[in-house]
Amino acid sequence: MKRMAVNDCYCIARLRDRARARLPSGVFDFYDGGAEDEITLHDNCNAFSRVRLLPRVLRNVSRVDMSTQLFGAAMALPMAIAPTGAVGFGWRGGDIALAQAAAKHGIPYTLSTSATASIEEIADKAPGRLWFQAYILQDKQRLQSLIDRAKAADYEALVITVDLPVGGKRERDLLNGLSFPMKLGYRNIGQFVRKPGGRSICCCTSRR
Ligand SMILES: Cc1cc2nc3c(=O)[nH]c(=O)nc-3n(C[C@H](O)[C@H](O)[C@H](O)COP(=O)(O)O)c2cc1C
Repeated sequence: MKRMAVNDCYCIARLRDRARARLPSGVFDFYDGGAEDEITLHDNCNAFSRVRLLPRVLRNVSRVDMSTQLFGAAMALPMAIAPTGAVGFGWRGGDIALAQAAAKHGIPYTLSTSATASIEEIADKAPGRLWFQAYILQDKQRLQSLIDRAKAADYEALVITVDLPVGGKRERDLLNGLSFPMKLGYRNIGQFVRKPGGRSICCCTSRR
């Protein structure tokens, strides 16, 4: 079979095709899917497709500078990486690679509570502007200990996720037998066996 190159992906649709071909279907569905008939997911995609760039012509573009300030510190671009859980299920070391790319390009990276790398590992391997995402956990002691660890590792901001008092009814995940935090069970283990990759099956913010 001809090996597909990932670096010839010039648009999200192509990247998505590549991911669908390479990943276990349950993992692909987790990244790609949404909740409740995916109506909001489609609405969001449609909303983005209506966004247009406003061309400003006849300007001096000999030096383009998109840098800005946020929370009193400089960033090279007006964007940050949002928290994404389970990245390591798609690519071993994916969280670290993302955090390193963010540091290299001078933008903040947000580590998810559901990440597949630990708070300390990211701080050690990708020193840059780090933010830590936390859920409002029922276990307040665990929440405090995560926040303390992030603080001790020099994360500069806390990102609180407030829209998850209960998990969404993600129908693809239910069909695939996936729960979150993602666990391997009898319904999904076959996909990992059929498409073994470099997935790191480990949890998140636990110390390693
Ligand atoms: C695969 C995936 C995993 C995500 N994991 C988390 C997470 O662990 N914590 C969190 O607060 N948000 C998580 N999000 C939400 C994103 O951080 C972001 O808020 C959301 O995708 C909306 O931004 P977008 O329109 O750029 O996708 C996740 C989103 C996706 C698609």
